[in-house]
Amino acid sequence: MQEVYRSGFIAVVGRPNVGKSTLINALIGSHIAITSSRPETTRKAIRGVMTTDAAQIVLVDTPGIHRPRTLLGQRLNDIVDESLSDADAIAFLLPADQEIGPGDKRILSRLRSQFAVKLDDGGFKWKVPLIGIVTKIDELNRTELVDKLIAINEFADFTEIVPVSALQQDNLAEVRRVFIDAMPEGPKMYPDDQLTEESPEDDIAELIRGAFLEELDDELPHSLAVVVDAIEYPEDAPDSEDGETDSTVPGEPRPKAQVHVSVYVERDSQKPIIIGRKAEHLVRVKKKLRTPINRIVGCKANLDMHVKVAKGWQSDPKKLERLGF
Ligand SMILES: Nc1nc2c(ncn2[C@@H]2O[C@H](COP(=O)(O)OP(=O)(O)OP(=O)(O)O)[C@@H](O)[C@H]2O)c(=O)[nH]1
Repeated sequence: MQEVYRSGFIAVVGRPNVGKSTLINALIGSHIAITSSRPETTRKAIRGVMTTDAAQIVLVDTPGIHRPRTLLGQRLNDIVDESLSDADAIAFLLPADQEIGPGDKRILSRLRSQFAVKLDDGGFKWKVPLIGIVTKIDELNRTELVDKLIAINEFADFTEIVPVSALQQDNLAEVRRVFIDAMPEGPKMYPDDQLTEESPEDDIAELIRGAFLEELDDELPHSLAVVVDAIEYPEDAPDSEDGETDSTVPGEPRPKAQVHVSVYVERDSQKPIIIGRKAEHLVRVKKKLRTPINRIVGCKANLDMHVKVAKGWQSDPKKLERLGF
């Protein structure tokens, strides 16, 4: 009997900092989704595409589902709703190193209202498979892990529970297998080498935002928006033969692409925090991202960053729109 090909969408949900981006990166083997030690760095439903011989799965990474306090929070939640609505399965991530908390309960009740039917006996029947992924198992010893798995098994009626450590590449193959099994039969939707649906501008903006959040000691996650205003590619593409700025002219530096970026904060007082003493934050972020940005742009690139103030952008619909929300 011939094996069927499977394809579909999986919405990856979980409270902030549970390890969504790290898991998606580990599964796909690319660093498109940003990771940072700070919560709520994943702002868009970044889609990574995992392609194997047996299946193609579009992973929809969602911002931590949280109670909206601002218009921005509301928009983030709308993005979550959107990415959930076309899901063929849900991967609900729970951190092994923390207790099940109110955040997890809120996510569960939200998933139930959208994806489950209530049964007469008070239980729920899921319309799509609900896969429990226990993340960061490297933080626990064997006995602790067993207790954790029991607690998670009692927390919700998961179709399947898979423990994993994305950081130590432990049990990733099992996650892939369970994901593939949950997909309906279907054809490939993307070429094999496509890892993400984001544009280079979006990819770069996410990288820069993530790098700043890693860099800063202050709690600024929501006050920071990054927009790539333009990418100017050099006149002569990297392998072009002629032109004044020809990269083959001896002694002439190779022409670089220019990446123009605006980093928006909400208040004047936040500007120096972002920039740092003697522009140290800007310098470190640039240095850290040189290689990944060159790779996204396809040639050497110069990062031209300007820190700007957009007062109250999180609550201003027009500004939110301009900043890509
Ligand atoms: N020990 C351990 N830490 C992990 C693992 N996976 C992720 N982390 C760490 O957990 C933190 C958060 O990881 P992210 O992947 O950014 O989490 P996220 O859920 O995408 O976060 P948000 O975008 O804020 O929702 C980072 O410091 C990771 O290094 C793991 O398998 N083991």
